Order: sequence, then structure tokens, then C-alpha cells
Amino acid sequence: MTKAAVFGTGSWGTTFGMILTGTGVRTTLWGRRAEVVEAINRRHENPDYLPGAVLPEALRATTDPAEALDGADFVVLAVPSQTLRENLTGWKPYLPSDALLVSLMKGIELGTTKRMSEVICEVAEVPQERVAVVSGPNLVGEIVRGQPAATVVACTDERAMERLQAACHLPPWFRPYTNPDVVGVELGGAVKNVIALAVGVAAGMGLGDNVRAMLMTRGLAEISRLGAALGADPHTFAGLAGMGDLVATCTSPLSRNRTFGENLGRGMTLAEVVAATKQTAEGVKSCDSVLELARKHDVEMPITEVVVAVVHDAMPPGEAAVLLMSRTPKPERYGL
Ligand SMILES: NC(=O)c1ccc[n+]([C@@H]2O[C@H](COP(=O)([O-])OP(=O)(O)OC[C@H]3O[C@@H](n4cnc5c(N)ncnc54)[C@H](O)[C@@H]3O)[C@@H](O)[C@H]2O)c1
Ligand SMILES: O=P(O)(O)OC[C@H](O)CO
Repeated sequence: MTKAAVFGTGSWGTTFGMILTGTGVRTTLWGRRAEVVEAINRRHENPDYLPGAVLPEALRATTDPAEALDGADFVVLAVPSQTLRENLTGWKPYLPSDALLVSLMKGIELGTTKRMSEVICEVAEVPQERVAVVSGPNLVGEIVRGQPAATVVACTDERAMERLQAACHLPPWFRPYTNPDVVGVELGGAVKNVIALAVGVAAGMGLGDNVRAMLMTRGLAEISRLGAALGADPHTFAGLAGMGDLVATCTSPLSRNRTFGENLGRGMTLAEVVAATKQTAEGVKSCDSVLELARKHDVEMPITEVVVAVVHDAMPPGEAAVLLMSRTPKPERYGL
């Protein structure tokens, strides 16, 4: 029987564990809080992250990483991007030597500007083909209510990619596609969070659909430019992990990143918004590392720049809007 260990009993880790359990994969969640682990094992619920959801009885949880990892074929990582390096360093001694390491995370590491699959390769000391990424329009608030969703599984090892695709294909609920472009799939997921912050700020300011369309379209241009500089396949950004996730995150009130931006746009301070945000909004930290990555590769990302200024340097949203609209006019062509 195929076995999986899922690290993180937050909203996506738990929900992805439900999907794996549904396809017959024997799945153990690792959680750092004993009370969450107990709620999953005894009452089959995770009220802090998935209130009202009934978890399958076969989905087990533990606080012991060695127990979760024992015999695992898939090691699925769903912790905040900025804590992954420290977490994985602690779990490394127990990692099965032939397991596929799977990232569900959508962030870029601060300081190193590394994608999560790069951090995994470095910390676990495994080659790229042992690491897969799952990313797409996957708002947990919908999936956990049983609504259908599609995603993208990316890995440079075709057989491993297809094994993971089969392990999380659960019709009619969850439909994974494959794409060998790990860089593009990962960038699409991380950078759309930054664009969702911008769209949220605009919504909080009371701006309308033209502005939302402008930010999403020019945001996709920023994602594509950065992707091209990093060697991604440009077609990836027209797919689920690119435009698909951008649409879902920028338009849904369920998005934590969009909501975070909306609260800033309404005039709340950063400290107030952080205090009101109970779950991980990856773009808040990753906007800095995305901008640093762009500068390293000489890629222009004006929306990302103003997101960093509004989120971290207290630039008034109105000033950010004027800055963006006053840029030198230019042609709109692919890659510009
Ligand atoms: N929720 C979604 O809709 C969704 C969908 C797709 C991808 N993702 C991505 O999945 C990743 C996880 O997000 P989530 O929504 O599950 O977040 P979450 O906030 O719901 O859960 C985060 C989990 O990480 C744990 N955690 C927090 N700090 C930790 C630390 N220092 N060490 C170890 N564990 C720690 C928390 O206890 C919790 O179990 C993010 O990168 C996110 O962008 C989320
Ligand atoms: O709630 P968000 O903003 O973290 O978005 C969740 C997922 O990434 C959407 O695909």
C-alpha cells in the first residue's frame, strides 16, 4: 500500500491529506500542536483550520516526525514557506531514502530568494527529480466543502510525476494535470499571491473591475517576465498554475492574500491586518523575496514594487496607484 506523510495540519495540508486518503493512500499528518493532532485522531475534525469539516477516519495524525515518515512513499510539505528550511532540517534524519518530496507551498525564501523545491533539494540533499510541486487554483475553503478543483503536479522525473498524479486523482472532486516545468509551476503559485495583494488593496480602496483586470493582466506579464528570466516555459503561465491560480486568488473573497490587501486598502495598518490574519498569507513576506529575485535577474516588476512599498514601507495606497499610472507609457507586447 502506498503511504504518505503530510507535514502541516493547516488548511491545505489537512485537505490534501483527505484527498490522498480518498484515493487509498495510507496518510499520516504531522502537526506540531498536540491538541490539533488529538482532534484529528479522536474527533476527526480540525476546527482551527477547517471548521465544520468531517475528516476521514483513516486519516491519522501525530506529533512525531519519525512516526509520520516511517515507510512513506510521498513526503508532502505544507508548512509556511519561511519556516520550511528550519523544519526540514529537523525532519531530515527520518526521511526515507527513496521517497518523493512534494511541495504544496507557494512562497519564495527570504534572504536566499530560493523556490521551495530548491530549498528542499538543498536541505534534504536530494536531486531535483526527487522533488515535486503541486500548485494551481486550489482555494481550500471550496475544496473542503466538496467542490471540484484541478491542479498541476510538476516534477522533472516523469514516472514520479505520474505516480503522484495518480495518488491525488479523486474524481469527481480533484483533478491533477502534469507539467514538467517545475520552475514555472512554482513561480506561478508564489507570485500570484503578490498580485492578489495588489488586487485586494485596490478593492479595499473602492476601485472597480477595470483596475482589477489591469492588475491581473499586467501582473501576469510580470510573472511571465520573471519566469522567462528563470528559464520557465512561457506556456505554463497560460495554464492552471499561472492564469488559473491568478484568477482564483485575485477574485475570491476566500483568498487570504487578497483579503490581507483589501484590509490594507481600507486603511488598516500592517500591524492591525497581521493581527486579524489567522492563517498563512504567503505574499506578505514573499513580495520582498520576489522583488529581490527580479532585481537579481534585471526584470522589471512595477506592481510587485508598489506592493512591497505599501505592505512594508507604509506607502499610502493612493500614492501607489498614482505611481503605477504615471509610469512612462509603453507598448503592450508579449514579454514587455
Ligand atoms: N489554504 C489554501 O487555500 C492553500 C491552497 C494551496 C496552497 N497553499 C499553500 O500551502 C502552504 C500552507 O498553507 P496553509 O493554507 O495550509 O496554511 P495554514 O496557515 O492553514 O497552516 C499552516 C500550518 O503550518 C504550521 N506552522 C506554522 N508555523 C510553523 C512552524 N514554525 N513550524 C512548523 N509548522 C508551522 C501551522 O501550525 C499549520 O499547521 C502555503 O504555502 C500556502 O500558500 C494554501
Ligand atoms: O488563500 P490564499 O491567498 O493563500 O490562496 C490560496 C491558494 O493558493 C489558491 O490557489
